[in-house]
Amino acid sequence: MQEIIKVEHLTKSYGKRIAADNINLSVPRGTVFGLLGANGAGKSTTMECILGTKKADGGKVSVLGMNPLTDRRQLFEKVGVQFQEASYPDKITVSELCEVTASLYRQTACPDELLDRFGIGGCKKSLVKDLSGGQRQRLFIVLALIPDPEVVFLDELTTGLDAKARRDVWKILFALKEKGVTILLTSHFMDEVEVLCDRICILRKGNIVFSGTVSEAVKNSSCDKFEDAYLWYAEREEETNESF
Ligand SMILES: Nc1ncnc2c1ncn2[C@@H]1O[C@H](COP(=O)(O)OP(=O)(O)OP(=O)(O)O)[C@@H](O)[C@H]1O
Repeated sequence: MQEIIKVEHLTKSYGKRIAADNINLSVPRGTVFGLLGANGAGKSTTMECILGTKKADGGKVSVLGMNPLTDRRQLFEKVGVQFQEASYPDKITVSELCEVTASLYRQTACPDELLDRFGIGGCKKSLVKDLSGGQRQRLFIVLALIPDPEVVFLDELTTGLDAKARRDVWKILFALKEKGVTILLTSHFMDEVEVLCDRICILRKGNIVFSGTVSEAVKNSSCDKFEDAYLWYAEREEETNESF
């Protein structure tokens, strides 16, 4: 199976704080990979170093066989990105933001179709700033899919969405996966991770403390449920400290 994302010995520090410490991971085509960990564990930093929007201090990253720092323009056409926060002009409408985004790429998916699939087709004329949190979140996923990407990066995918909208997003991701799209996501919802992710890695203070499938995570822990197992890996040290 073709490796779409490969990360070897990635490190990144902010001053003395090590945010990513010797990260190794590999994501085959058409699979969903979950980057997990508590707040501040290093997920966004790792994702941004993979994308080349942050420069790593050390290590090697390849996406679709390209170097995200030196092949930025070529990669840009094939990669969709949804960040936790995005900036946009104050007076821009949903359809204008979609048009502006589409104009950045040579080939695109149909923005109107995407807006309909995500249940926000009726908001095309609304100002982005007037959308509800959940509608805005859906719009940012739509923007990530406008380049009709081969790889999608989704940071905190369904934060702010209601239960129905989360399920709808899951269905869309399954359809993308069927098409061979590769997805790297971060999420704080373990039910979502269980449903969507083929493989995961759990970060704690910038280090990978588990790498494998959800069922391997449960099997190798002392827990029966994945959410408990996740907490066991992600929070173990803190719990030990608290008991002192
Ligand atoms: N620009 C920055 N300057 C200094 N420190 C930073 C910067 N960005 C992140 N950090 C620190 O690096 C560590 C990792 O942060 P990062 O945002 O990658 O974590 P995260 O796992 O994505 O967290 P969250 O779940 O809260 O989004 C944290 O301790 C954070 O405070």
